[in-house]
Amino acid sequence: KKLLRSKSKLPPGPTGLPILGNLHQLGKFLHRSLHKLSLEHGPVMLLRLGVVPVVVFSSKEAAKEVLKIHDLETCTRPKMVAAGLLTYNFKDIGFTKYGEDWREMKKLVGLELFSPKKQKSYRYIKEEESDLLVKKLSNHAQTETSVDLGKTLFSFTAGIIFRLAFGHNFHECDFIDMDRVEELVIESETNVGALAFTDFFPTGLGWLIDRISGQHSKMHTGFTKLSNLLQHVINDHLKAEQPEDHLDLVSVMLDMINKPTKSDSFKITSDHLKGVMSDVFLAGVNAGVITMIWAMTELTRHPRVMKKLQEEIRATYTRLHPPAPLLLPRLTMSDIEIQGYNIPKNTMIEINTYAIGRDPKIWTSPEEFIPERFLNTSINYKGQHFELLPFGSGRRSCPGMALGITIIERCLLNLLYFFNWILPKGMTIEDIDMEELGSINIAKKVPLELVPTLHQ
Ligand code: HEM
Repeated sequence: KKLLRSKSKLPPGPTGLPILGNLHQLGKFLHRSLHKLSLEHGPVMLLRLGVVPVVVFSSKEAAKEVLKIHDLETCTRPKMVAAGLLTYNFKDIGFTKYGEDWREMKKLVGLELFSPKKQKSYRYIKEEESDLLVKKLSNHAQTETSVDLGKTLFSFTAGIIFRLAFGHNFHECDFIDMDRVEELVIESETNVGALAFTDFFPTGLGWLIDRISGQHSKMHTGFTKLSNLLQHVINDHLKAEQPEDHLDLVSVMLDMINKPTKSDSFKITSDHLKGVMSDVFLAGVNAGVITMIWAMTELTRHPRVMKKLQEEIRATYTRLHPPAPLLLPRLTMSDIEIQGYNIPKNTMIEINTYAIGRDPKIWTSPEEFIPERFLNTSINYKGQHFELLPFGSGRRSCPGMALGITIIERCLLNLLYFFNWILPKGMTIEDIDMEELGSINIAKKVPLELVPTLHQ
């Protein structure tokens, strides 16, 4: 068997501080650095981040082997400091290890948030939020003023998801406004995507560097803000009577705290409640917003396609700009063999969907936006086709897929059915900035501002 060996050095970070700056900064640009490295070194790379071995897979075949054939052996998550902090010591779904707690929580949230029955009962919320969106854009269309689509789409998506999960309408909230919520989502995502030295260097050294560099206090400040917000939402639930027929996830979980469940060894605690709320906060909102912004950006740059937008809308945008370019990291639970390489137990695994989406062996003109390429194929986004994995695949794939797709479809249809879109005065298609930024999610760096006009 071929021995896995280190084929590449870590790329230098963008700051002038070669050691202190690198790891923290690298988190922000990891997908791009890894894409470049994989073009040079091939689709299987072993990186040594400090003392931790991380294997990065950048091919469709490898993704299939990990996520389908070896799904079970790789479906736990590594314990990273920032994720632990934000999820109340891994009491959530996304970052917790594989096991009974994960299974029970996933079942509960599946039933109380994602089930078709729940979604149906919450239809009116999606309709109200859509009306609000169309009204807001119509005002801009009448006054011929541009809208910051990032802010508008965040407000729409967060409006729906927080009302579904938290029972809270942040448009009418007296303790926090939508702009602050957006800042907090971005800050929390940045923190969870940043790589801490504590994760990769032996205890003591990493701990010290994170303290000297300010990373530790940055994470804790961000966490305190998030924690205060979640506690505020919970306190409001405790104060107010909840309607019996329309219990949101927070109400249901509050009612279950410390009560016996069917499982002998699992009990819901208040940390589980906050952990799941963190998940919704971190995973639920921004991925959808980012998908829509990139969709609108590409469509604006390609007026021909904007005109032709049709049912393939679902598969189209997530290839070039997968909202989560490395999915979430996996960890091997036993020794396995992937692509002919021996991968030992406890190796961190990253599936580089960013590189797979741009792989010239799979896609003709990979960097081009050609949505028609999906017309005569059976490729879908649901995790069965390993060249397109916007929601991941296997046991740890996204449980919010159906909800995410409904929101994106509803929103894009509203944007494109009622309005035509033009660039602000003085701007041309060439001026649209395509720079990416982000860590677990890759957002567009420069906000997309467009002027809606009413379609007669
Ligand atoms: C367009 C919208 C969305 C996209 C593109 C998206 C994408 C993803 C991806 C790529 C993963 C990692 C999968 C893996 O590691 O294999 C994930 C996991 C997850 N997502 Fe989503 N997501 C979206 C919407 C949502 C929503 C609306 C929610 C909840 C309200 C949600 C909750 C989660 C959770 C809890 C996980 C962790 C699952 C686990 O580890 O078992 N997502 N998502």
